[in-house]
Amino acid sequence: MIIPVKKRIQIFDTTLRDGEQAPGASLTPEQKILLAYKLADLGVDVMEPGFPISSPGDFAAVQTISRKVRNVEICGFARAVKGDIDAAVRATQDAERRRIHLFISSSDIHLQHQLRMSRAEVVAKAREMTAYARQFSDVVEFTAMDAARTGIDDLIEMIEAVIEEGASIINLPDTVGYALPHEYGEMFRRVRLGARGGETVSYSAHCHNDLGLAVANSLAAIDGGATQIEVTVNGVGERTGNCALEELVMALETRGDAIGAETGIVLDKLYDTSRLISGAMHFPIAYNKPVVGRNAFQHESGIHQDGLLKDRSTYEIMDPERLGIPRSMIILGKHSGRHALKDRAAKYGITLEPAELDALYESFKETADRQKVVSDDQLLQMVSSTTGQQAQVYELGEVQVLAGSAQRRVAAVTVRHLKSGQETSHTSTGDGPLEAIIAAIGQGISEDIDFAGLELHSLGSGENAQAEAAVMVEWEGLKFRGTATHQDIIMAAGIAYIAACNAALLSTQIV
Ligand SMILES: CC(=O)SCCNC(=O)CCNC(=O)[C@H](O)C(C)(C)COP(=O)(O)OP(=O)(O)OC[C@H]1O[C@@H](n2cnc3c(N)ncnc32)[C@H](O)[C@@H]1OP(=O)(O)O
Ligand SMILES: CC(C)C(=O)C(=O)O
Repeated sequence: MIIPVKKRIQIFDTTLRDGEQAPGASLTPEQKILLAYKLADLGVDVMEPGFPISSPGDFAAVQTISRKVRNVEICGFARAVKGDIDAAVRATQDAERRRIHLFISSSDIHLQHQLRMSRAEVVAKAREMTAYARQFSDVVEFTAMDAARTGIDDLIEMIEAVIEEGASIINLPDTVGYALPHEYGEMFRRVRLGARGGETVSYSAHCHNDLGLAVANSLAAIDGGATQIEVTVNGVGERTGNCALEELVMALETRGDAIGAETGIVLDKLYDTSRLISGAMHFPIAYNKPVVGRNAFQHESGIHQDGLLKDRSTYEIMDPERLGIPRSMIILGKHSGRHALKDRAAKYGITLEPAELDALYESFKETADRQKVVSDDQLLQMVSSTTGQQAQVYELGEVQVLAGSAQRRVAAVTVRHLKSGQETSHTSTGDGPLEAIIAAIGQGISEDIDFAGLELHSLGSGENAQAEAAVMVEWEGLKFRGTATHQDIIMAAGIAYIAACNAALLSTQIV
């Protein structure tokens, strides 16, 4: 069998430049430096860490990243202005590999209303500044800003000029997210085949997501001959953002058979990088965001859950573990069925007879009808009340937390060991009330279980909104998860912590 060779797509990451242009996403130079290391570890081929002329902080960030971050090409971004190019050249001069990325607009709209220059003037400027940048760098990428809204002959005229002056990478962006995939792919084909010297350079796509087409357009560009795609992690960027790195990479990974292209991205670092960027920019990731969203690999519907439990491929096209995403496939809610309940109970070491399962199912549906999701803690209580089987090792008893303006928060709890009937009291302090309660509960768990993380979400809004907590613990090299919902955020976290400890202890049949 002949395995066709896939085209290697260069991933050009502009999270720290175009991504950072999203209102409210600004990063400090220190944050940029830390994230640049992570992006290099992720395996991006080229990185645009900022716009050196735009501020002293951005200049310093690009300069430090150029000096310190290895195994990646660093790009200095510049308008077709000598001062911008000089700043980009200076900021990137110590990079292991560097390129200067120069841009000027090509569309009538931009020429008339923004630059207020004639086409002849703009082409002359593009030519002059490309030649200027080439004196300092062997690699010059030229961007015709708003290329997707530019007449094809005008675009070809500009691209021919900069190729003549030595630009070797031609970026044809859809600056305002206006293009349709077939139009965008065709633009690449026409420039590549129509421009003098068009086949001697490589092509890059840079798509915005105003119509939700950034990834589709990037794929169309690959079909049209582009070998570099400009992306941002989580798709952050101007307005509705750029082509999302993780979405493009997973489209190529999952449908490489049909597309015939691949990237060098280290897949199991995708999720962590996504969360890091989201945290640093304070940009939450939508639950339904492809690849890295909370719901990307979670299922609440009984029919889907049944299929997944029989074989994951029934309803999932990607493997979350390959992307570094902790698996928590089944969420229990009013759409769930018996297969999911039975499976979740089994995770806690409980075997249910058919009649017991029916009884549990009935009680479960009554509760689930009133709630967004049913937590493990609630399910285990239902198992106890409907079947008489004790499904918990520990139970949280009394809780009191003192929070306020005083420096340390104090939590006092009682923890019951259900088998022995022993109840113990514990007090602890923390910088916040959550830290205090987690520490106090930890004292009540005899086994050496490590607290490994907490996620909190609000379920609904208004007075009756509930907090959903998910706590991860580690025990004997394995990770376990417990969930809880409660109107009180502190209680939700505490109960979820106990549920996670119960999951650890019961799933290995220790008690
Ligand atoms: C599609 C994109 O993402 S493009 C990148 C957008 N990113 C940013 O703008 C972020 C960083 N920007 C900045 O810090 C500032 O805008 C700076 C430092 C670049 C420029 O600041 P200022 O000199 O005060 O100019 P200001 O931003 O108000 O206006 C932009 C000027 O650049 C001109 N300009 C815009 N693009 C280009 C270009 N590619 N080449 C040459 N000139 C350009 C505009 O016509 C305008 O010129 P004018 O003053 O003669 O009217
Ligand atoms: C200037 C280019 C690279 C850009 O950011 C855009 O067109 O959106």
